[in-house]
Amino acid sequence: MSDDEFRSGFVCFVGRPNTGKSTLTNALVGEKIAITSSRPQTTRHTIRGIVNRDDTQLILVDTPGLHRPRTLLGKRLNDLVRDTYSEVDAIGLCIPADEKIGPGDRWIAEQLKEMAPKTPIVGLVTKIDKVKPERIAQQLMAISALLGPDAEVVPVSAVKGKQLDVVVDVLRGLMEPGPAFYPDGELTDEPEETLMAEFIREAALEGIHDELPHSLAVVIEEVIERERDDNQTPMIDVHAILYVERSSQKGIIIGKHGARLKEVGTAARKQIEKVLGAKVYLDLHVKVAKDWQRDPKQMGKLGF
Ligand SMILES: Nc1nc2c(ncn2[C@@H]2O[C@H](COP(=O)(O)OP(=O)(O)OP(=O)(O)O)[C@@H](O)[C@H]2O)c(=O)[nH]1
Repeated sequence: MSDDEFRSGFVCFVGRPNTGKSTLTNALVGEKIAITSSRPQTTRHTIRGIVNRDDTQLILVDTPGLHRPRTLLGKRLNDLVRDTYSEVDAIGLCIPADEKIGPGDRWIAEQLKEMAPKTPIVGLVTKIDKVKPERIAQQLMAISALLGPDAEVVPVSAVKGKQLDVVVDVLRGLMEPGPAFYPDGELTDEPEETLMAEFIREAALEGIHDELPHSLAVVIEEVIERERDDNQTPMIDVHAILYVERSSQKGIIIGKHGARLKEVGTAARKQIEKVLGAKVYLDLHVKVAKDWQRDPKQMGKLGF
């Protein structure tokens, strides 16, 4: 097997909330696809970004965080996570350089070994721009001890773009030789509606810290392209419903006289316009769907 042979395969990044998985995905792919946010556990759907290099194609599969299931939704998410881990060619375990390895990291490492014993794990020390070199060295050793002597460990800063090539090199080393799975230049195969829903969800949760993240689902009801002259920018109408569990939550999302919902709409619309390259008219409605997380029928309707 020669070293310049083309290789391709699937990778997913895992780690505690806020460890930099989405930011790393975005930096490697070079365009915003996964959703980043300052709040934990926002990535619900499997979102893929594709890294294309002359010798490599990596398909990044972003899974929702592992957590102990309490509701049906939690259980389905965990099943999805388990399937993903077994199917990918490598798992990147993200642990930030500026935080001590804790029980959460150890639990995830154990889960990975148990759920997908055959999938190789690469330790990724993220956010190295936040600490001094001595601290990076310490963290490299600690992660090496956690994962065992066979695992490679790479320090990286997604924000400063440091060591991104090394991350790709190391992951490439774990891929089988083979042609690209997706044609060059294609950055995501995530259906546009899922992306739109994620952008709306992200905007609606901005600055909210309570239990709401787990009680909000966004459904795209209708996408209609308006008739336009050839030389005009395309114009698309998007109608979406934000489902919450309680009317108090509805109030939070809508805000006083609808002010907050208006901001949410503006923020989400800008993101959607960027991705679609079109002008977007975004129509948002908030509805209460009682206990939707516990009702399989409702969950099916919401795409889980
Ligand atoms: N300084 C610095 N900050 C980073 C870096 N990578 C991520 N962050 C920050 O860390 C926070 C969390 O990053 P995310 O990429 O959203 O983390 P995540 O692991 O995807 O989080 P969840 O979706 O909640 O699981 C954000 O505020 C990022 O800006 C980095 O390389 N350097």
